[in-house]
Amino acid sequence: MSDDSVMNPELVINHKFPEVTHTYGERDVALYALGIGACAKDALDDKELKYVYHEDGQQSIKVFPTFAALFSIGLTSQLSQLPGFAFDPRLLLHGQQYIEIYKPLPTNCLMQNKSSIVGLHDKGKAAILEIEVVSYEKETGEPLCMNRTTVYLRGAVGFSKSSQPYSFTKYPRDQTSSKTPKTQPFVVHEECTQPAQALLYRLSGDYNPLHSDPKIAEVAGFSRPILHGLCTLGFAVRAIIKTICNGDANLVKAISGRFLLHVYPGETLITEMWLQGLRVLYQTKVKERNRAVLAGFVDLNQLRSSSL
Ligand SMILES: CCC/C=C/C(=O)SCCNC(=O)CCNC(=O)[C@H](O)C(C)(C)COP(=O)([O-])OP(=O)([O-])OC[C@H]1O[C@@H](n2cnc3c(N)ncnc32)[C@H](O)[C@@H]1OP(=O)([O-])[O-]
Repeated sequence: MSDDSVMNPELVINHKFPEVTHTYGERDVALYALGIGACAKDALDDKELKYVYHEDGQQSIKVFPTFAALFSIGLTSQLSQLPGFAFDPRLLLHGQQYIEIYKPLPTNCLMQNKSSIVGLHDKGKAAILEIEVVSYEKETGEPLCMNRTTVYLRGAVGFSKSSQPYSFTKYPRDQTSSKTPKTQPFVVHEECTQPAQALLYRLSGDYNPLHSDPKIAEVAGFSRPILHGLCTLGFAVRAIIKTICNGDANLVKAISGRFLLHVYPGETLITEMWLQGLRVLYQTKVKERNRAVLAGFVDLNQLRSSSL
């Protein structure tokens, strides 16, 4: 008999998720783009209007690459049903996100998602769980993108059976790591989030009350609801596409981000960027608190000479 209040790592890492189908359309795509601040400062912005409106009609609205991260959200909200996995969902934080884009995402799609556990680590004061979701176009079977989501579970502790902390990984560790340079950034982009940013962003599918309910936010240790990590990531990648990619989102091949600190909706985000070959290293800071909140990289297929 299993005890639901105790973590059973072997049960967790051997769990097989059923394949699920997921569908989205142009309304989801446009709502998401507004949620990550597209056109918030300028409704005529020619580098961003294409993500919310297109003169050729709804079917031609372009999909922002970080929209891909939404395909992993449904799974994280079901973690409380994962066998052998004991944690307090109110203390869950998004730790990292890694996304690979295999082809530009279509405006409408019926897709098949295959998910698996690719990491579980005992960090003493927290557990870290990593889930990979590969998304395929259902009709053609072609792969569209891959998401690897790292969740940081405060208080889920003590499941190592030996003196070595439990650590299971199924992918190359150096794939997502990056170091923020100490040199002057190549470009800096500043943008305000709106006080209602999380209330708008949640409509894209992450309804965790941590982002909307003051009482739940307090239980989780915050003075008020915090912004979704993926919303902050969307702001950072938008800054990179706008400045370094000259608005061309199709240049983006892979995205990696580690959430270092929470963001309160309404705070100002400053994204610093460094170019290393085809890799853009970036760090996002909250201006009001002068603290780094997100760091990572974006890999590009090529560089546009007009943006350099
Ligand atoms: C998912 C869907 C739900 C969405 C929810 C949200 O959006 S929530 C809103 C968005 N999310 C947020 O707002 C979260 C913002 N981030 C935070 O508040 C903090 O970074 C923290 C509480 C996650 C960890 O802080 P801390 O002081 O407790 O940590 P520490 O420095 O003492 O390191 C302990 C160990 O953990 C490792 N490790 C550390 N950080 C990360 C990470 N991010 N990622 C992965 N791993 C991480 C670190 O390497 C170390 O291991 P090592 O090296 O010893 O083997």
